[in-house]
Amino acid sequence: MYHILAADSIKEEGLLPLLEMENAVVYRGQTDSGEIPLERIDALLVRSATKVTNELLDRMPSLKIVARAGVGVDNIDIEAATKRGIIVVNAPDGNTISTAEHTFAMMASLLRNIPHAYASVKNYEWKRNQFIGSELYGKTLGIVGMGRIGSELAKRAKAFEMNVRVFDPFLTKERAENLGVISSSFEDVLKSSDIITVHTPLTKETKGLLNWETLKLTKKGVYLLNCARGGIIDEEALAEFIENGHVAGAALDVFVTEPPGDHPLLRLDKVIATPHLGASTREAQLNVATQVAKAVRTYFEDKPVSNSINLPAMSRDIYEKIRPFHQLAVQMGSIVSQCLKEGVNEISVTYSGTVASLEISYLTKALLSGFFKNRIDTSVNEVNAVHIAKDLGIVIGEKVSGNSSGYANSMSVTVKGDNRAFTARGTYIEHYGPRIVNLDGFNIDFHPEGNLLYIQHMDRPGVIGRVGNVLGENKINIATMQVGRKEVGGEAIMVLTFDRPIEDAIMSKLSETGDIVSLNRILL
Ligand SMILES: NC(=O)C1=CN([C@@H]2O[C@H](COP(=O)(O)OP(=O)(O)OC[C@H]3O[C@@H](n4cnc5c(N)ncnc54)[C@H](O)[C@@H]3O)[C@@H](O)[C@H]2O)C=CC1
Ligand SMILES: O=C(O)CCC(=O)C(=O)O
Repeated sequence: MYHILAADSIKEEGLLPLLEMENAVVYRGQTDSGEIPLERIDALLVRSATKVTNELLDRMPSLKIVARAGVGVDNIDIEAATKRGIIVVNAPDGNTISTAEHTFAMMASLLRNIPHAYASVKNYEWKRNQFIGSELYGKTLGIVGMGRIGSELAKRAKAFEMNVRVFDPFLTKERAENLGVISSSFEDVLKSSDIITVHTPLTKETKGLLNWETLKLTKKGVYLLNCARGGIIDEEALAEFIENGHVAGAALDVFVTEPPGDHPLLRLDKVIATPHLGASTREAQLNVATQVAKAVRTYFEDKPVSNSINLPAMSRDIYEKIRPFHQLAVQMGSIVSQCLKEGVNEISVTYSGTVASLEISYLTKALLSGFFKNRIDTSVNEVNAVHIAKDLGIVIGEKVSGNSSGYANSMSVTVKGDNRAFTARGTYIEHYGPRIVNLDGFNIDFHPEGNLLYIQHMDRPGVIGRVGNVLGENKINIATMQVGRKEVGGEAIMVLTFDRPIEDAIMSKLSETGDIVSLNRILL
């Protein structure tokens, strides 16, 4: 049974994909309410109120997925989640239109004094001269951050015949042309805009993007909007620039601390504000709740989850192509881990043939998860495998090669330890499944599954018979057996599969049969 917590008033209707699951129980409430069995929660759905901190994650040891019903994930400690192997997903486009429309409404309200005029009329006043505003028509709107929301806002501004200048380091010339906007430098946007609005995520780079220095570059009488995240416009600097008359007014949907309490900006008449309402429409809330509920369900159904923040994005089609190799990668990681029983310094994976054109970084992560599974206590998956490798000081290599050794596709992994290295090569054969085709330089061909025994021995008459005898005497049925050697009379290998694991006592007997170099049980 999966235990799912929907916090932060996520729209109930959107939770339907989860409520319909027979093997799930959905709790509603806050993580700090004391009423939720946090230690049992497998999936946590949040908006922006819940802060998913390292401490909260410590109290949720069963947590596997955090889903943000919205865009910004700055309320989630992604690093801490990733380290624990917790997948983080968001709903990137469900509230785009709502937020763009809200920003537009804020802009119009600000320039036409609507909140102030409304309050005055409600106070039975009729002061028409006091609320003279400005047209949007012909004004230059500067948009910082031309992603989904910035682009939708630009379209609306164009419809109002505004000039749109934008700054986004990742905006291509072609996209700017398609949107009919002028792509400029940040400085140019600051200097030329009558109204500036920010639509970037809150990151180390964007925190205080508009600050004491950069605000000086703006036009006197500029209007500023922040419907993205508190802190992208430095709040203290903004208050000062409004008070000294440089900034004509500001519209804020977001604050560094929410709710902002008795905030200096709220005492200023030229500031209009809403309580983080950008995404607060029926449509957006249904969209984002449904998107994340579907993502969580998909995850529990063991299917690829789109919109993951800490895993490569993958469509269903791409996942279907990568799926067979994914299983092979996990098995190969596990095989090399069990065959080289010592600390390793380096793990290098080489892809060739058809697999090389797929999302190989995902396969490398899968291989690492297979490698670490039997080595460390922490639960390992594709999300945290690279972190774990880094923490252990293991160097990860990943490359594509033109040499697939005659196979349509091939994955090869070499692990280097303090004393020796070990290599395995695998391939996936259509209608035949995953095969391991080389172990430690020996050509072989076996299906990587179940209870395996990997024996390195001298290529001498009678070795195979003696191994068979020991197993037979101990009533162990050999399911399959493959042999490989490099040269006659040199070293050789056997890979046997069984219906049950081989006990320690039998392993000792096998090691004493003569001409055995090494024995390794492999459990896949
Ligand atoms: N007020 C509200 O209720 C809502 C607020 N938001 C906020 O709006 C932000 C933007 O949302 P979307 O447009 O959906 O995200 P997005 O990811 O589509 O767009 C963000 C854009 O910012 C650009 N960017 C990043 N760093 C930059 C920098 N230093 N300078 C200029 N541009 C930079 C990126 O290239 C990207 O194009 C979100 O991160 C979120 O914090 C989102 C939804 C609702
Ligand atoms: O959940 C909300 O209403 C906040 C939306 C938001 O800020 C976001 O999606 O980034």
